[in-house]
This record gives sequence, structure tokens and C-alpha cells, in this order.
Amino acid sequence: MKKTIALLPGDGVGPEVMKGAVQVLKAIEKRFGHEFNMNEMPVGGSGIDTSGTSLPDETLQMCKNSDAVLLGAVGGPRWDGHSERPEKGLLKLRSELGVYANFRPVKSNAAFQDMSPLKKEIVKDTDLLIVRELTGGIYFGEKTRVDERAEDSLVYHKYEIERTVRIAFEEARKRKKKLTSVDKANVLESSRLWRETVVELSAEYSDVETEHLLVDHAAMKLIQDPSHFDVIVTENMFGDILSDEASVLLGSIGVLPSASLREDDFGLFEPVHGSAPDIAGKDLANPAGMIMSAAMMLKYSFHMNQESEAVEKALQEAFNAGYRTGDMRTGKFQHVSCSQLIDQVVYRIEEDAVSASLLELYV
Ligand SMILES: NC(=O)C1=CN([C@@H]2O[C@H](COP(=O)(O)OP(=O)(O)OC[C@H]3O[C@@H](n4cnc5c(N)ncnc54)[C@H](O)[C@@H]3O)[C@@H](O)[C@H]2O)C=CC1
Ligand SMILES: CC(C)CC(=O)C(=O)O
Ligand SMILES: [Mg+2]
Repeated sequence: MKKTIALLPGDGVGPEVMKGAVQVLKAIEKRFGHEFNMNEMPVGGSGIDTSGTSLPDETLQMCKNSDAVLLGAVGGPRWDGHSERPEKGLLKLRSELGVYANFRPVKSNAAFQDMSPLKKEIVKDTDLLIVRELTGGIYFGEKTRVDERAEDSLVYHKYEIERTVRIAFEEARKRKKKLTSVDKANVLESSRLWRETVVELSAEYSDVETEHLLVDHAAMKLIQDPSHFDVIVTENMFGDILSDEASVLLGSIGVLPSASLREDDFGLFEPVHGSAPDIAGKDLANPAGMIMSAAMMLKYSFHMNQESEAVEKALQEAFNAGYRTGDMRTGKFQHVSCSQLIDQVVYRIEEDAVSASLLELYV
């Protein structure tokens, strides 16, 4: 199959982890006979440096003309005094592409069991999906600053809530049939509209158990009893914060991927973490979140399930063989660099292809 992919490495560790996605995709191309046409473009701080804007027109056009977009991360202290922030480019990109439903899966497995600072018996059965509304809410509301007064508006239209919640119900249907809607309906009017909309839609999904949690309660419950959750659906800022918190269940934000989707097969795929300026340029970053985001692209945008599973399997096998970056807090294994872990994943994708062809010779 032929596909065009826009690559937006961005800033900080973005380009380092993006190398992982590219090398893995090249291995998948070779093994499964696909053709991925990958084109790299600047965004965020790198867009400001090259074109004076965080989302250059050529970058946006390239993304619109592609079948999917892979993004590393944007931002960093280098652009702190600049009139335009790198993060603005990412927000505009999400909005322009209309990718309103952001999937952030958080699933534990043997490789992650000893990494979390939380007790193993609490985190070991974690398998949840955060569906975060991505193109509305306070990140997109009007902002004003007059003298010593600053204002950010939190606006939601019913249709924005409805389309995201519907997707979350559909995902819950494919999983354990439980949906937790997270809001702050005891305080915020937008949350009351959110809750009313979820209640209305729940009538169409009577096979899915629906519950409502206030965001402060949800933040507590997430680390107290993560197995309580199946699908969590929430607005933009709550989803952003809860997903960083949920990364603690696995032990590192470096391993969390995400997919931002709309109605058609198009998607924007990026790790949950940011540009990690504290470790950037040192080959220390964990490329797993980026590599798993590429696996999500194969599955959600290209419907290449076997290929997506091959990536996931190779990554888990590399972890299980002891190849772990420094963020994977465990005393048992020696730490490897970002590029060493990438090499190990690529090697396993290629190795599997060799074993598969040898097996064919025998049968
Ligand atoms: N999607 C994006 O592009 C995002 C961008 N940002 C931006 O990134 C910059 C830094 O933000 P922070 O709050 O520090 O969040 P961050 O997610 O970049 O880093 C938080 C902590 O996690 C660690 N970390 C992050 N990714 C890692 C990886 N792959 N492997 C190992 N450790 C990793 C970092 O070293 C740091 O200690 C800011 O400019 C922020 O706006 C933040 C979040 C998302
Ligand atoms: C605009 C981004 C920096 C927001 C964020 O932290 C995220 O999407 O995870
Ligand atoms: Mg975030």
C-alpha cells in the first residue's frame, strides 16, 4: 500500500524520538511491502526559527495533503521571550486539521510492572483509554490581558461535546462497556452542558454503563484504583492534566502514545509528552511513546492491524530483553540510549520477518 506521511519532529526531544518512528516505519515498509512517502516539515520553535511562525503555511499544506501526520513535540525555554509561542502552532494544527477526538491509551503489561512508584497490586491491571476533546475549551477561547488583569474563556458548543462523547461511547462498546465522564459540573456552566449531553447520549448506549465524576475526584481515583476505569471522556484541559497523571501508572510519560482523530481515516499522531528540555540533545529520551504513536497511525489511519501489532510486539520484546531508557525506573536493567532502544526495536521487526520466512520454508 502507498501512503504519504507528514513528519513534524518539532523541538527538544521531538527530533530524537521521531527517528524511532521513521526507522520503525522503514522496517515495516520492507517487511510488509508498503511504500511510505515521508516528508519532514518544521513546526513549533523550529517553525519560528525557519519561517518566523510556529505553523508555517507549507507545513499545514503538507499535512492537509498527507494521509496522516506524525508529530514529535514542540516548545522549550529558547522561545520564552518570543512574541509567538511554539505551542500555538500545535494548537492551530489540531484545529485546522479538525482532529477533535484524542485517544490516549494507558495499558500496563509485564514490562511496566516494576516501573511505577505506585504499588504493583494497584497498577498491574491498568487498561484504560482517555478520550480527550482536543479542539475546543479553554485552550481555544479568547484570551485578553489588560494591565494586571488576564482572561481565558472556556467555551463549549453542544456539537463539540456530542461528537467526542459519541466516539467515546463507541470505544467503550468495543472494550469493557464502561464510560466515565469527567467534568466540574458543580462549578462550571460548560461542564453542566457537558454532563447534560452525556446523559442524553447515554440513552442511545444503554449497553454501556455510564458514570459521572467531578475532575478532582477523578484525579484521586485514577491513582487510588485505576482498574475502576475503562473509557474516560473529558474536555480538553482536564484530559491534558489527567493523561500526564495517568502516565505515573506505567512509570514514565515517555511511553504514552496518542492518536487525534476525526470522522475519516485521517489522524495526527504524537506522544503524550512534551519537548523535555531537561534531557534534550543527550540521546536519553524514551522513544516508546513516539513509536507507539506510529503504531496507532498504522492501525487507525491505514487499517494495517498486523503491521501495528508487529511494532508493538517488537517494542515489548526489546523492553523484556532489558533494553530500557533511564526514565523506566527499575534497578534490574542497564539503561540504554534512545538510539540503542530504537535499534533494538528495528532489529526485532526485521528478525521477525526472517523467522517468518524460515517458518514458511518448513511448512
Ligand atoms: N505535545 C507537545 O508538543 C507538548 C509540548 N509541551 C511543551 O514541552 C515543554 C516542556 O514541558 P514539560 O512541562 O517539561 O513537559 P514534558 O512532557 O516535556 O516533560 C516532563 C518530564 O517528563 C520527562 N520526559 C518527557 N518526555 C520524555 C521521554 N520521551 N523520555 C523520558 N523522559 C521524558 C522530562 O524529562 C520531564 O522531566 C514546554 O514548552 C511545553 O509547553 C508539553 C506537553 C506537550
Ligand atoms: C498544546 C500542548 C502543549 C498541550 C499539551 O500539553 C498536550 O496536548 O498534551
Ligand atoms: Mg499535555
